[in-house]
Amino acid sequence: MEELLAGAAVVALPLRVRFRGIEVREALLLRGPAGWGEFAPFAEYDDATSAAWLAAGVEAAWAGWPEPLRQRVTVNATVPAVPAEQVPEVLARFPGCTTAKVKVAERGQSLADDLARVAAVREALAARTGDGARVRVRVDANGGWSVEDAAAALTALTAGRGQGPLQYAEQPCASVAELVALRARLAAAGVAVPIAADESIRRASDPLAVVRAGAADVAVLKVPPMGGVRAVLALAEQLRAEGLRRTGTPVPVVLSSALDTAVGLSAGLAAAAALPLVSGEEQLASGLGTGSLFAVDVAEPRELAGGALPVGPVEPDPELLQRHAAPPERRDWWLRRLRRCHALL
Ligand SMILES: O=C(O)CCC(=O)c1ccccc1C(=O)O
Ligand SMILES: [Mg+2]
Repeated sequence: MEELLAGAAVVALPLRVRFRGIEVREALLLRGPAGWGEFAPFAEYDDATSAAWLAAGVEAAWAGWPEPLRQRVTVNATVPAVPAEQVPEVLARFPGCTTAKVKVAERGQSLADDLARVAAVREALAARTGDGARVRVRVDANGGWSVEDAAAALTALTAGRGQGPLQYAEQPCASVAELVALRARLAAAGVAVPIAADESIRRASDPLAVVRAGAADVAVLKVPPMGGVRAVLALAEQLRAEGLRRTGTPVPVVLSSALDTAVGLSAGLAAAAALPLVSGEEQLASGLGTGSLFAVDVAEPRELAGGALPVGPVEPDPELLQRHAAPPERRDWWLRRLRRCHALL
C-alpha cells in the first residue's frame, strides 16, 4: 500500500463531448518499477468490481505486459450519442478510421435520433473512403433495447434510407436470454446483424456463458474490468476456443477502452497487440481510439494515423499531471478507494 501511495497521482480530465453521462474523467495513476498503471473504475462501481481495475493498474506498473505481436493497432472511431449535425466534427478527431462505433439507444433519445446519427456516420465515412467499400459501421446500445425495440431498430438501421450493413450490434439487449431471443428473431426476419457481447462478458459471474449460449458472434473485452492484460488474453483464448467448439471458427475478439487516459490505453493496446489470430484472420478494429474524446490528457496524444495507433508505454507529462490534478477532496476520495480496493486484492 505504501508503494502504491508513493507513486499515486489523481487527475480530472475534461472530455470534448459528454460520453456515458460523463464530462470529466477522473483517474488515479500509479507509478511502479515497470512503468505507469491506471486505476479508474467509474464512480458508481462498488469496491469488489473496482478491485479488478486495481489489479490491472498494478500489473501495468509492477509487472509490465507480454511481448506484442504487432506494433500498430487499427481502431474504430467512437461516436458518442451526439446530434447528427455534430458527427463530422467527432469523426474529424479520428483521422483515417474507416470503422466507426456509434452509440445508440441513449436514454431520452428516440430511434429517429439513432437513425439520423448512424446515417450521418455512413455518409461521412463513405466520403472519406471514396466508395464506401471499406466502411464498417457498428452500433453499441449498452443493453438499452428490449428484444422488440432491438429487432425494430436493427431492421431500420440496415434497411432504411441512407442506411446499410452493420458490422455488428454491441450489447443490443441487457441479458443473455434476450440476446438469444433477438438472434432468433433477426434470423427469422432475414436481418443479418451479428451480435457482440460487452456487458454480458465483463459484468457476468461467468464470462463464457454468453458464448456458450450461442448468444454472441463477437466478444468485446476491456482490460481494466477483467483485471489486466494477462487476464484478458487468457479469457480471449477461452472464448475463442468455446466459439471454435461451437461453430468451427474462433470468436473474434475486439479490445476496447473503458474511457481510459493515455496511460490506461497503453494496456488496451498491449492486449490488442498481443492477441493471437488464426491464419488469414484480420483483426477487427479495436475500440481504443477514445483518447480522441479527451480535451486534454496526461501525455501528448499518440499519433492516430491511417486509422491505427502505435503500441508502447507512455510517460505522463509531470506538468500535465500537475495542471489537471483533481481537487483535494476528490484526491482524498480516490486514495480512500485505493486503500479499500487494495485490501480486497
Ligand atoms: O469501444 C469503443 O469504441 C469505446 C469504448 C466504449 O464504448 C466504452 C467506454 C467506456 C465504458 C463503456 C464503453 C462501452 O463499450 O460500452
Ligand atoms: Mg459497449
